[in-house]
Amino acid sequence: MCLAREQTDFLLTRAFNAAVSAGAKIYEIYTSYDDFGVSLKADSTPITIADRQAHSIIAKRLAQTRIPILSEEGRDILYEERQNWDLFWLVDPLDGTRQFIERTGEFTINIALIADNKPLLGVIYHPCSDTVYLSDPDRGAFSKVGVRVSQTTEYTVNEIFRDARKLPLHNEQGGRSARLLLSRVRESNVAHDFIENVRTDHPDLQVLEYGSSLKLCLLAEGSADYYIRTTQTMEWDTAAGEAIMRGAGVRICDLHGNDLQYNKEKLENPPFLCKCSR
Ligand SMILES: Nc1ncnc2c1ncn2[C@@H]1O[C@H](COP(=O)(O)O)[C@@H](OP(=O)(O)O)[C@H]1O
Ligand SMILES: [Mg+2]
Repeated sequence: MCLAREQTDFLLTRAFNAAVSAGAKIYEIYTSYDDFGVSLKADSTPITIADRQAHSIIAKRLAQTRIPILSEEGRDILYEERQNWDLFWLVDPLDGTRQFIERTGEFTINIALIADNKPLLGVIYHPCSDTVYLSDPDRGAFSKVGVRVSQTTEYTVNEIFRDARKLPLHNEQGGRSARLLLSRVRESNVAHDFIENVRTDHPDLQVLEYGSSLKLCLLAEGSADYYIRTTQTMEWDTAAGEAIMRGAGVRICDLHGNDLQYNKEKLENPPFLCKCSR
């Protein structure tokens, strides 16, 4: 599907403001509530009032685009209905819910536009650093710092790109050691064997653990070189990050080198690898 520049500008602006607005609600809850109302979902992952409220803010804002929405917190749409969608929003209203609960600050809001089952544009907001990562097919990937939480945010497309920094920020490793990222979830032997392989080429390899899609943003920035993930993730965990990494020249693929697929009947991702080849 080919969208005109005015259409992608309009949709990127909607996604940006929806992410910042949801981030403001999440941040308010993060900084002022003692009880996050934690419960467990059917897949045994936690959910809080912040996930629910962020979902409803994003769903309300994106409804104005009249494009269907598949969200982590609104996932019960039958495959028979969504399999024919050629354009839809794929949303993780609060990625890194465990990190949110543990108050590490490593949580993000993720919105991707999927066209023909591939991420076309993506927005990731990290409210604890006032940073938005974004990409669109015409301009590539950017980060924008200084985006303060605001529930009534209404950035225009010009305001979004004013002072935004093109990704990657660093084109070379610049003398630092190679960096490999992992989830804070305990990884498998497959991942640890991969790390040992990388270490043969990079004896000074640093292995760093982060929660949420921040890992994908660090790769897009050029601040890290590898990310391997063999424990479970879902399509909404990678969609916006994939769009942003692609805009910055970083590929994500399964362990056989194939692209990830979106809008599958089962929304789980296979184990995957991101490798920076700059
Ligand atoms: N047992 C499980 N079942 C389904 N998804 C899981 C899972 N354990 C982790 N995840 C996915 O991994 C994500 C967290 O990744 P990371 O470890 O990189 O922070 C979670 O995002 P949410 O926090 O949005 O639920 C969730 O989607
Ligand atoms: Mg998630």
